[in-house]
Amino acid sequence: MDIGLIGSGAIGQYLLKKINEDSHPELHIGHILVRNTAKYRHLEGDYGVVLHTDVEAFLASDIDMVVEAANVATVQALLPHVIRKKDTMLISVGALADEQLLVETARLAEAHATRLHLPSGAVGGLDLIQNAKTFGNLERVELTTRKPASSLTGESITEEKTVFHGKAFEAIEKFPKNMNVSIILSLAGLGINETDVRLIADPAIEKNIHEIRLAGDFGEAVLTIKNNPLPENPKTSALAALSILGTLERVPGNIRYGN
Ligand SMILES: NC(=O)C1=CN([C@@H]2O[C@H](COP(=O)(O)OP(=O)(O)OC[C@H]3O[C@@H](n4cnc5c(N)ncnc54)[C@H](O)[C@@H]3O)[C@@H](O)[C@H]2O)C=CC1
Ligand SMILES: O=C([O-])CC(=O)C(=O)O
Repeated sequence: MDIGLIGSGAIGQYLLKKINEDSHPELHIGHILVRNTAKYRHLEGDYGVVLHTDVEAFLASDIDMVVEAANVATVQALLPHVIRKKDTMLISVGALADEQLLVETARLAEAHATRLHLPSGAVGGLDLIQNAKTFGNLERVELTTRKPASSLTGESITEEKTVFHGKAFEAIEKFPKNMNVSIILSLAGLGINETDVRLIADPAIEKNIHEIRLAGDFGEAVLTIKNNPLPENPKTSALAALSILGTLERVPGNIRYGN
């Protein structure tokens, strides 16, 4: 599968290493959309990619799937163009807290016979949440995220501090680089107005820890994911990059596990 990448930061460069440098047998990144070609020129030599600044030229290239690893604002701006032309995978899923964008994207995907893939990012258990909702009444979904204090606040704190407590729609507005997980959980479960979120800056940890609690007719579940951060951007968990790679590998498969 030929991939066009939007965003070449921590996740983008992880994908370039795992796919192009390690010669993945099924996947190849051939084209990258950037804003500043001079800054990323080295990627052409390092990974054999073509850089684009024009989105239409990028979409006209020989790619099967666009993978976004940039930010929420970029998804808001580009998704309606991209989904008209290509199957698309997003990691900045926080953009889909905008219900109009979600509905319009679904409409365009249907009209143009394309697909939108939303990997589970830095969390897991989306199969469980969706099944719990289908089975009957999903009553409650709560997310508590703890990150190293330096990822969330410029203050030097010695004790943990809750920097946000509220619903997912407000969490992503205030923390678009840290709360994409709250939106994928909302989309799978109870929606952005009903998903409870707490974000804690913790000076005693080095991992990004997400605890998901849910309850409904099925019973109750608690999932804790203790994520190693990506060194290039400690706000971002390595699992987010792996979830893109894993989802890309599963796209062509005829056997589906748990979805
Ligand atoms: N769904 C999830 O669970 C997770 C989502 N994320 C999200 O993934 C995204 C990428 O994360 P990182 O790689 O750590 O970020 P990063 O900040 O290291 O890299 C982002 C890159 O995108 C580029 N970029 C920004 N706007 C662009 C545009 N319009 N066109 C082309 N390139 C553009 C930047 O120059 C930068 O190179 C972020 O939005 C982050 O919040 C991160 C972790 C978990
Ligand atoms: O990587 C993480 O642990 C979560 C994150 O940044 C996000 O959801 O935006």
